[in-house]
Amino acid sequence: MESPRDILKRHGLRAKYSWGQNFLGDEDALEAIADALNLRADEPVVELGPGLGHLTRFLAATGARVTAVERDRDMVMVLEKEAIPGVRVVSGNAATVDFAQVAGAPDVAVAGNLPYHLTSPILFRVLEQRAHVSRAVFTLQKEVVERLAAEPGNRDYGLLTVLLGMHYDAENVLTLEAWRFHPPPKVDSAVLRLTRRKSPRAPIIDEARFTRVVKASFAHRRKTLINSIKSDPTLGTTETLIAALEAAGVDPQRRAETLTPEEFAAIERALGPLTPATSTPAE
Ligand SMILES: C[S@@+](CC[C@H](N)C(=O)[O-])C[C@H]1O[C@@H](n2cnc3c(N)ncnc32)[C@H](O)[C@@H]1O
Repeated sequence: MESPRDILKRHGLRAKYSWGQNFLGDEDALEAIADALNLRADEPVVELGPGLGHLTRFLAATGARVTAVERDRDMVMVLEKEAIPGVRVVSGNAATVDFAQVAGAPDVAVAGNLPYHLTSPILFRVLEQRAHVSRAVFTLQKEVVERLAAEPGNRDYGLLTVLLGMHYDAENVLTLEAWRFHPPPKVDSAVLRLTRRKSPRAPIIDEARFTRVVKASFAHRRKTLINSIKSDPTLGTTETLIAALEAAGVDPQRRAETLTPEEFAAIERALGPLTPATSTPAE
């Protein structure tokens, strides 16, 4: 396979820092990433930020139908000229993509090696569109993957770990050292695999309120749970919140990073049915 450096040279281009362009041309790694999705022939897969098309070729080789969404016009031009069989190239923004619409299918697999600053927007996007995303593999900063795959009690455990963990099983499937990329980024990467669960990890009454409970709980990591959670006035008074924590069997003096997703769900349920005052949507 032609190296990223050679493809760039052939098209008279350079990797652009502003687009987070660190290309992966390592065949073993690319094969492992494509394998991690376990694609079926003809299955629709959306690739975010395909760049020069290295991972794209491995995805297409599985027989899956690839829709590649790229924002840099130069990369779109390269992909159109390379015309990889089985691949449709779409000029668009990965952070706002409508997965089902772009792939023309109700349920898709997603792959992406994206600029690190897009990590949270993309993961929140997947959560929002989880009815249409059966699984995903993302190459991200190694620390971020460790955080997302962490268990409660681990210092890496955080907001997105809990929110994603309600609906997806998250695994760290591969470490990719910085030197494997062209040009090498400053930090090592890892590959996160998300597999949608058949049902949420625990029942909740309202998704938006669950998100607010978890956000408020992690808003002040050094504070106790009660002192942190009460920072969101839409969740109720301090007395209501203490009563909800007690009803959920959660000690108000604990810290957010020690709670399981199931315990956050129990707190949300203990807040009771929604009233107009508690039904503000999450941002
Ligand atoms: C880290 S490079 C990876 C390229 C390729 N997937 C690879 O592994 O070699 C990130 C890619 O995402 C593209 N990109 C950056 N921002 C984007 C956005 N908002 N939407 C879609 N693609 C984007 C960049 O132009 C670049 O091609």
